[in-house]
Amino acid sequence: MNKAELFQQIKRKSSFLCVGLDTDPSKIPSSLLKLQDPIFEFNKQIIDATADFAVAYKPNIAFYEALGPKGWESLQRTLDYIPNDIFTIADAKRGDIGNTSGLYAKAFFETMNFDSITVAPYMGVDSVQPFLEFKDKWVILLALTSNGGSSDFQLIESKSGKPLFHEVLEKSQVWGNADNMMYVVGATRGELIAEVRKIVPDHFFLVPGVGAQGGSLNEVAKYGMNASCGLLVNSSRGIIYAGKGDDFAEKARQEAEKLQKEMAVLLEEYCK
Ligand SMILES: O=c1ccn([C@@H]2O[C@H](COP(=O)(O)O)[C@@H](O)[C@H]2O)c(=O)[nH]1
Repeated sequence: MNKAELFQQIKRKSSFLCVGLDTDPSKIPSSLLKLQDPIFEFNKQIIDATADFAVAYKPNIAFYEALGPKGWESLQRTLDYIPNDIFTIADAKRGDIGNTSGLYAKAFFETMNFDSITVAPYMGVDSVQPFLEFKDKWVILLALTSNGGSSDFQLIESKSGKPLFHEVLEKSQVWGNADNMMYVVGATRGELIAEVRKIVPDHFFLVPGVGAQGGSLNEVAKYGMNASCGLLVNSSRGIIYAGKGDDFAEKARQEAEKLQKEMAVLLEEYCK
């Protein structure tokens, strides 16, 4: 999916919501467990319930690969079920020496046909470039993550005197561009989001951390939005586990709609 198509979705739905499919067999209703593919059945109902409000879905690959071959099958079925006009993100956090990255790219972009993949920048340009060679696909580079441990490396001062995440943003801008690269920026980072936006004014941010991690949607919009929105805000547990029983899909729909309504107001306020 290209940028124009993504913008179109955001405009049409007045939403920049990404629903995270972090589907854990220990958290899904027991009534689904007797079915042949409980993970897919759960995802299918979540997708049916939230597709009116979501512009992206983000399966976190760990939840699927932990289940072995069956997990990969559930993932493929889920991906095939997501409507074509909704952006898909493989949250896989890959990146390795060039030939290996090339095969990760082939796995997620060709074999599985995701629109985008999260990539760790730590191994540098030759570990990221193979992903960028795929047309109309996106690299979502980890820049400033939402977890507490992000300060271990991302916030330390580099040789230039700037925090390491600044270096990542500045260097990587010449690897790709705002049409094939986005950045992960955690909703929990408050005003630092504004620093990121200053360095990369035009790129989309994928923003995890709203919902279960306590990040504020209003702050994300205030510091991170640009004139054409430029945000995909993810919530996983806050939506998919909003209900614990057989009403999980209805509860997920309510939660997604609530976020979409807040997003519609923020879009009006910040990107006319
Ligand atoms: O900095 C990061 C990068 C990725 N994630 C992922 O996003 C979701 C968040 O899930 P919630 O349940 O909404 O907290 C999850 O898949 C993480 O692995 C992140 O949280 N922070």
